[in-house]
Amino acid sequence: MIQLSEVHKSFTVKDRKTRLTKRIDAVRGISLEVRPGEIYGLLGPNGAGKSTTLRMIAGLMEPDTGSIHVCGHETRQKPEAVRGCLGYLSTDMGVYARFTPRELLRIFGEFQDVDPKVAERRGLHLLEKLQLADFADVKMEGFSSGQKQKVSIARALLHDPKVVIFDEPTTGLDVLTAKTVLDLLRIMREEGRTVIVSTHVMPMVEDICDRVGIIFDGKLHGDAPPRDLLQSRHAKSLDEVFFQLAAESEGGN
Ligand SMILES: Nc1ncnc2c1ncn2[C@@H]1O[C@H](COP(=O)(O)OP(=O)(O)OP(=O)(O)O)[C@@H](O)[C@H]1O
Repeated sequence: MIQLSEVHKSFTVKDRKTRLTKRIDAVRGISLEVRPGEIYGLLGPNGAGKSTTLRMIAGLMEPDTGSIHVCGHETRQKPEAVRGCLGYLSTDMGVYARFTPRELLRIFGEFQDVDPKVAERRGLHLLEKLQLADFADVKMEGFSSGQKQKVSIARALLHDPKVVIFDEPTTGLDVLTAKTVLDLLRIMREEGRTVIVSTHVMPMVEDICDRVGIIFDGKLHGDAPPRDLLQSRHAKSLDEVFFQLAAESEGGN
C-alpha cells in the first residue's frame, strides 16, 4: 500500500546567468493511495513532478510537508523498512558493463541481504520472464538499451518487493520489449503487489492501469480509472484529457 497525504516539495535553484535564486514548486499538495493488486499510472508532461513524487515515495528524497506511508511505514521515520519493501526502477539506473546480469544480480542480492541461493534462483526466474535468460552470463558491455532496461528491472525486483515503483519503464523500448515489461507489470498485479508507474505513453496507461492520476505543475488531476476519466471529461482518449488540462493550466496562468 502507498499513501500520500498533502505532499509538498520545492527546490531552490540559482539562475546561472543572473545568479538570482528562485523556488521551484515541484510537487504541490499531492494526495493519493495505491492499493495491493492495483496498477496506478502517473501521467504528466516533462517537469510536471512525476519523478520527484516517485523519489519521495521511494524514500530517496524527503517531502517538505505532508506524509508518505509505504507498507505502513512513514518514509521519513522508517526509510530502511520502506526501501526493503519496495522495488524502484529509476530513469537513470545504470548497469555495470563489465559484469554479466548474473554477477550484477548477485551483488545486488548481497546489498539487499537476500540469501545468495534465493537471489540466484529469483534472478534467473526474472531474467526468464523478461526473456533475457540466454544472456545471463554475457558481459553487458554490448547490451542494447532494452536489454539493459530488463536487467535494471530484474535488479529492482530481486528482493521480492511488495511495492513496485517504475519511473518511465518503457521509454526508449521497442514495442516487443515494451510488451514484455507490461506483461511483467500485469503479473505483479496478479501477485497482489502495489504498482505505481510513471509514463508519457498514453496507450500504455489505457491498456494496463487500473487508475490514473495526471500531474500538471505539481498538482494531481483526475485520479480515476481511465474510462471514468474519459467519461467525466467527454474525451475520446487520454491524449485529449491531457490537452484539455494543458489548456486549462495555461488559462489559469
Ligand atoms: N534536485 C533538483 N533540484 C532542482 N530542481 C529539481 C530537482 N529535481 C527536480 N527538479 C525540478 O522540479 C520540477 C519537477 O521535476 P520532475 O523531474 O519531478 O518532473 P517529471 O514530471 O519527472 O519530468 P520528466 O517527465 O521530464 O522526467 C522540474 O522543474 C525540475 O527541474
